[in-house]
Amino acid sequence: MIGRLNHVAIAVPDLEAAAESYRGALGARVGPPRDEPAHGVTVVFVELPNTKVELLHPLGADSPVAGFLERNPAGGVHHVCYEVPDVAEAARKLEAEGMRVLGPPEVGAHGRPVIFLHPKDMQGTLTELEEA
Ligand SMILES: CC[C@@H](C(=O)O)C(=O)SCCNC(=O)CCNC(=O)[C@H](O)C(C)(C)COP(=O)(O)OP(=O)(O)OC[C@H]1O[C@@H](n2cnc3c(N)ncnc32)[C@H](O)[C@@H]1OP(=O)(O)O
Ligand SMILES: [Co+2]
Repeated sequence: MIGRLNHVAIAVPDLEAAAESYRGALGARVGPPRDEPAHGVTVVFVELPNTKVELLHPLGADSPVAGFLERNPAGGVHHVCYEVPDVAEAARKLEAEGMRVLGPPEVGAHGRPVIFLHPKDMQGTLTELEEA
């Protein structure tokens, strides 16, 4: 069912400093910061030849990233995102297999539907599925 690795997301305490590490030290192509209020995050995408890195910083009072950064103040890998052909179909199949799908599909940072699978059902890794 899963296809390409769409992105690896890293929660960071300082978005501009993190963007500069990728832009300056690593020489990567780094996009501008973008607020995603529906998801409670500000994101910066780092474009790599074979995938992307999504730098995440909490936005607003109820950000799903805030607790993670409290536990990991220096930042860390927050989730991985794989592409699937049909997110709704994937959610049905995975729920039938007993996995916790964290809410209904929502439009993600690339304008396509996404869902999240609970990290405790995915070897301790929060997993996002994005419709290809
Ligand atoms: C920009 C849009 C979009 C895109 O298109 O790319 C995005 O990526 S949005 C990214 C942000 N959105 C989300 O993360 C949505 C889904 N996340 C959630 O619903 C919550 O973050 C969560 C996964 C349910 C965790 O909630 P939280 O309140 O932070 O923690 P809990 O206390 O409930 O944690 C329970 C348990 O799970 C461990 N945990 C929490 N987060 C992670 C994580 N990112 N990776 C691995 N493990 C995680 C946490 O440590 C707890 O473990 P125990 O202490 O052992 O119980
Ligand atoms: Co993501």
